[in-house]
Amino acid sequence: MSNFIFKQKYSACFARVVIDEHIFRNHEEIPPAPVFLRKCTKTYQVPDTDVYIKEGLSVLIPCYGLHRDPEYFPDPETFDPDRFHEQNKSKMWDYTYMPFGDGPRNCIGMRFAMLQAKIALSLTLKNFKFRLSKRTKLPLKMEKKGIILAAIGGLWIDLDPISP
Ligand code: HEM
Repeated sequence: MSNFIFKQKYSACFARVVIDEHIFRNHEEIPPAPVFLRKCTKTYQVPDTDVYIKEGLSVLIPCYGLHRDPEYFPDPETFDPDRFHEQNKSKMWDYTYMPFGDGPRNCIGMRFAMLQAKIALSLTLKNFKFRLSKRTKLPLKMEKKGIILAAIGGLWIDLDPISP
């Protein structure tokens, strides 16, 4: 076994170990999301198991899987922005929501990306009405081969200009 993909059972607490302890270092060559990677620098025993992660092994942190785990996010396929309301955010388990990774080597462009997305969204929402295009196939199915998360066939939105 050249790579170790940790099962969701260990999920959040194991993700903390992999991300924040110095046993695992960043995998430089792999691009981000929907998974990110660490490389084991020292053989590590997963607590209370007979599972060892040997030095040199890659560990894949399946953040997409964690984000869709009903144990952490009830009814995970439902679009519910209130999950991120200030009152609810504090109830979220650590290391379960990691769109930009976590720990000392998380995404360096996170603030820039969030700012850019908010500006783009506010300008388009101000000027256009959004409609889901018939070209979008529902329920969405995700590409399995790509490294970047993307819907098969694309996610098409029709925009109607709002007259001033
Ligand atoms: C929505 C947009 C973005 C998402 C979802 C995203 C996500 C991620 C994720 C998951 C990682 C891996 C973090 C980890 O291993 O803990 C990462 C790393 C990184 N991202 Fe982003 N990213 C985004 C935009 C950007 C932008 C705009 C930049 C640069 C301007 C950027 C630069 C980087 C760099 C340099 C790293 C490697 C950091 C390191 O290894 O220390 N990202 N990103």
